Amino acid sequence: HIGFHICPQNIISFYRLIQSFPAVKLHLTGAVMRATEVEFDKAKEHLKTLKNDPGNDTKLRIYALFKQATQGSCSSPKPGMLDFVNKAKWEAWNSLGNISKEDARQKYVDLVGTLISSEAPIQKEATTAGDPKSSYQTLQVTTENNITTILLNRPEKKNAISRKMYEEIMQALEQAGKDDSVLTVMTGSGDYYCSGNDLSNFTQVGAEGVEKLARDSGELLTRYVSHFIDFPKPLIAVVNGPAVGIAVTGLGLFDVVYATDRATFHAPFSQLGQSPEGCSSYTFPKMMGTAKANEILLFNKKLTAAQACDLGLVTEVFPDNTFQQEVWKKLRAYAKLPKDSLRYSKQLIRGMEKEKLHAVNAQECVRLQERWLSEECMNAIMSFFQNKSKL
Ligand SMILES: CCC/C=C/C(=O)SCCNC(=O)CCNC(=O)[C@H](O)C(C)(C)COP(=O)([O-])OP(=O)([O-])OC[C@H]1O[C@@H](n2cnc3c(N)ncnc32)[C@H](O)[C@@H]1OP(=O)([O-])[O-]
Repeated sequence: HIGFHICPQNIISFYRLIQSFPAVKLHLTGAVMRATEVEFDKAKEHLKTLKNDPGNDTKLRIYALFKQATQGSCSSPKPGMLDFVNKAKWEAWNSLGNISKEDARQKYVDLVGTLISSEAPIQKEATTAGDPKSSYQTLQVTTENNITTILLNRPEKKNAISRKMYEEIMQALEQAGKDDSVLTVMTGSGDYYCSGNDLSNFTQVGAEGVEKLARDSGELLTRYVSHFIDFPKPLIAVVNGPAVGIAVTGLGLFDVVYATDRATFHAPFSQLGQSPEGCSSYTFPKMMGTAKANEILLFNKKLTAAQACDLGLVTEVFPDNTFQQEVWKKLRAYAKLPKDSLRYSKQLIRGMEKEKLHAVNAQECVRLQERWLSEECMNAIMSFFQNKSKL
């Protein structure tokens, strides 16, 4: 039995403790509450269930309290200057001075309780975002094992990107950029990764005419591509099937691209009377050389996954029957790497090119606004909807 003074801070800790350990009975005697050895053991077990790394300072504090609670005050000699880890541990333990084992035990239980309960709202948020009933209509967004996954979810339209989906992808990227996950993954539901721009976006002409539609589409596309240029942490494409148009060109802005051997990569811009976007007029020639890029961006060459990998557009190709299993195993391992180190490394690599990419994006969108008003483009879209032309 140890002293636990009822002050506002301790009352908060007390409630957190109750929330975290519903099965634990706390012994209250008047104004004094005492943590038992059973509670201490339970806290040890609960600590193992922490999902997020609490950081080095907190880990050192936990270590020190544990040592003090089990062995009493620190009496071992201070480790040498170069023994960084043991020196830091020793200093943390030594800093507790002469506090009693019981006090340390209570502080340990409090600290673990606070850590566990501070994770509760984060997990709830992630579950809500992943709930199919969440606010997204065209996506499913989930966070698990430090990975936020943005699933394009219009399988009946081969995940074609409608206006709503453009907006929702931007929203999901903004959220993923800020959340606690280490990696962000984009993938598709059903047999396609994505069939590119939803061609019906071009048929929704309002009262203000096609010029306004082209201007709005240009503005939407500029914002959309900018979200990929500026995305702050590693972004991975899990290409689960064929990819078309902007779903191919945008891959140059991902950090890693994994593809099933069933995937194909097709950017049929001239066939559609359009021109390249997603910064591909810059990233593709840079990545694969101008001669190879031109076959894809000018002459509509459809690539197999193996060809895309040889050209540097895809990082690795997996057999379709083991694709999901192999890729997710790899990603789960990557997601255990230090979050900030990954984020800053990605930003360094991207930082070299950011300005250039924004300039390319702006130019591509200006050209596309002109293309969308061209007869070549209008004929191609009419032809698709009259079922005369499929890719
Ligand atoms: C803005 C920035 C510039 C961007 C440029 C690009 O991305 S350029 C690249 C632009 N992309 C293209 O040009 C691709 C055009 N799409 C195709 O050529 C073919 O659909 C396919 C080869 C992707 C799949 O052929 P398949 O025989 O396996 O399947 P299916 O045809 O039966 O499709 C099932 C349903 O999905 C529908 N749907 C699919 N994709 C789109 C779409 N993008 N749009 C609208 N709808 C689309 C399709 O109409 C059908 O609807 P329904 O009749 O059930 O109501």
